[in-house]
Amino acid sequence: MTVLSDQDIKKELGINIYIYPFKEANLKGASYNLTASKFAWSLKEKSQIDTADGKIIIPPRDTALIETEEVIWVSEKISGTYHSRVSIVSQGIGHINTTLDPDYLGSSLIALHNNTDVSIELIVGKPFVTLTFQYVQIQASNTDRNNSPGRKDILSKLKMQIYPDADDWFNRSYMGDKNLLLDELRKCDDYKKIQDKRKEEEEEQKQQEEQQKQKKENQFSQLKFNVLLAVAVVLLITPIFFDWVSGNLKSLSNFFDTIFNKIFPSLGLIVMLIIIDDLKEKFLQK
Ligand SMILES: O=c1ccn([C@H]2C[C@H](O)[C@@H](COP(=O)(O)OP(=O)(O)OP(=O)(O)O)O2)c(=O)[nH]1
Repeated sequence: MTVLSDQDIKKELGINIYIYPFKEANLKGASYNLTASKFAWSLKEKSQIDTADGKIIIPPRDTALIETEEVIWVSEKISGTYHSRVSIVSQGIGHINTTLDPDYLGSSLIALHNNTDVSIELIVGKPFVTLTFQYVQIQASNTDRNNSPGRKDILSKLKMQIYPDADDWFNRSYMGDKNLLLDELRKCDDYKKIQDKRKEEEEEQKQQEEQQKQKKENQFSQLKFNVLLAVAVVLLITPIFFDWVSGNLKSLSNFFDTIFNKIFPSLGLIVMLIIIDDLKEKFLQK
């Protein structure tokens, strides 16, 4: 089990992890902070908490069920765990220790219990729970496609009163369609920045590969030139050497005979070989 770092999460964003809305400020060293939406319910009252003033008040000894603003999807290769934030539990809120299953799609319903005798206030839009991601060893086969997005099934089971604005919120098209969720993620400025950086890195990598290829080609051309030069020298010297040894180079005309009849054909052959080789390379490049 490997916990994903911020770099890993960025790498997987838009591939194995979708988070919408995505804000880089909520990305921590090895986790992502989820923020409170304006939709919350009181377990005791069985009713939606009034958050019109931008606050979620959790009454003493009550449990609030709060929807995260973020809608997420993770593939079969990823699971996760929800954790408390110390700034929240230190006020007397109970710990969060729940799991995100592979292939879950939707917002998250987070239960916060107020263990104190006073009301505790959360701010809508502020981070209130942390999600860590892990790679699973072998792709999961038992995935989470049965739970309804945002765990509306739990709210229904608990007979919570759900107002029409919350209903509309649950019914947003991308809550139940990961392709539409990806479309939304692509509109996020912070995700666009990540994509731009990815493109830059890909371009850099391509350039490096091109330079490496060019370097290898140059090295090969140099080697080819050296080999051909060595062959040419051997072909030039050999007839002169043998004619000299056998005494055929006695006169100047014999010397020119050797050049015209033995060396020039050899040189011609080499030039032809070079031309054929170049033509072959040009043909292969096409
Ligand atoms: O605090 C949490 C934890 C999980 N989830 C989502 C993501 C997860 O993939 C899904 C199922 O989580 P879990 O297995 O804990 O839910 P359950 O309802 O207890 O079990 P089951 O999946 O068998 O329905 O619910 C939440 O919304 N809130």
